[in-house]
Amino acid sequence: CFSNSPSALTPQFRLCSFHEDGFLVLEEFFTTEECDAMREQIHKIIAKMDVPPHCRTEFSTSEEEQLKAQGSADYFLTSGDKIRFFFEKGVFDEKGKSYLPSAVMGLGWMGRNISSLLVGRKLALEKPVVVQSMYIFKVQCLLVSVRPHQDATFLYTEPLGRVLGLWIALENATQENGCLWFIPGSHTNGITRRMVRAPPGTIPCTQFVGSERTYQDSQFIPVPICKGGLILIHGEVVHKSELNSSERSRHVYTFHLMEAKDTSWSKENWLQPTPELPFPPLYT
Ligand SMILES: O=C(O)CCC(=O)C(=O)O
Ligand SMILES: [Fe+2]
Repeated sequence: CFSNSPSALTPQFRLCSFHEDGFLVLEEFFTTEECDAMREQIHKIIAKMDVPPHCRTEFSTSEEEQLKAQGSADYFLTSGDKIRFFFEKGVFDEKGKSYLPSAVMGLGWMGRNISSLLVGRKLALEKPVVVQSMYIFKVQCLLVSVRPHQDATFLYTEPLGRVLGLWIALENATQENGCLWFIPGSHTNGITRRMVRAPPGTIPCTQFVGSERTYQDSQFIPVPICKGGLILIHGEVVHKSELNSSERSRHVYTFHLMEAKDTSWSKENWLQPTPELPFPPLYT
């Protein structure tokens, strides 16, 4: 649906542009049926959603609210090997009845399919593991944006350069409904901010070390993409999404891989694998 689709380019050229820009758009990577299957899957999960009331609150400084917040903190910090639901402010009415979550996080449940394997092989990943996956609804008229960030801020590895995001458009993503924006080439300057676990019992449960660089709006380019398209996101490329001011939702399924060969996953990351569920390998 958008002109000058990079699909027309040769695979070699496209990989070249991933290394240069820090992101790559692959139109028509998944079929409409595959996208719809992912959407159906999420609706089955939502239908069985059960979020404990104490995990539905916002962090607060009042003592009573802090006790509740400890529940939410645990809910967040222990989400690594489970499917967990996260909400925007104010989506619960006074009876605690829930609406659609803003995001569902969970590990590996839709991450392993044949198309993803192809990407891993193409990029010559030797031991890719799935560290995180997220279904983002970005519903219509959602006045919340995703601020400029680098994924390595949240998913830190040594050395850097081992994290790759796969962002799948399950609906058309346009400037109106909050497509991704990137600063091309911004993946080569390292990171200046990390989100780490705070000492146990501390509220909030995570804290930032360092600060994000300042970016100008003019540095970003919008990257609209049709349903079924895939965007590869280098772990250090700066990206964001604006609010969805339109009447159309923007569902995406996004997950992050780590090349586990010769890489150490930071013990300070908020997200930790568990003995029961270590990060699942992409290739079996
Ligand atoms: O979809 C969005 O708005 C943000 C997603 C994102 O930052 C990511 O997948 O790394
Ligand atoms: Fe991101």
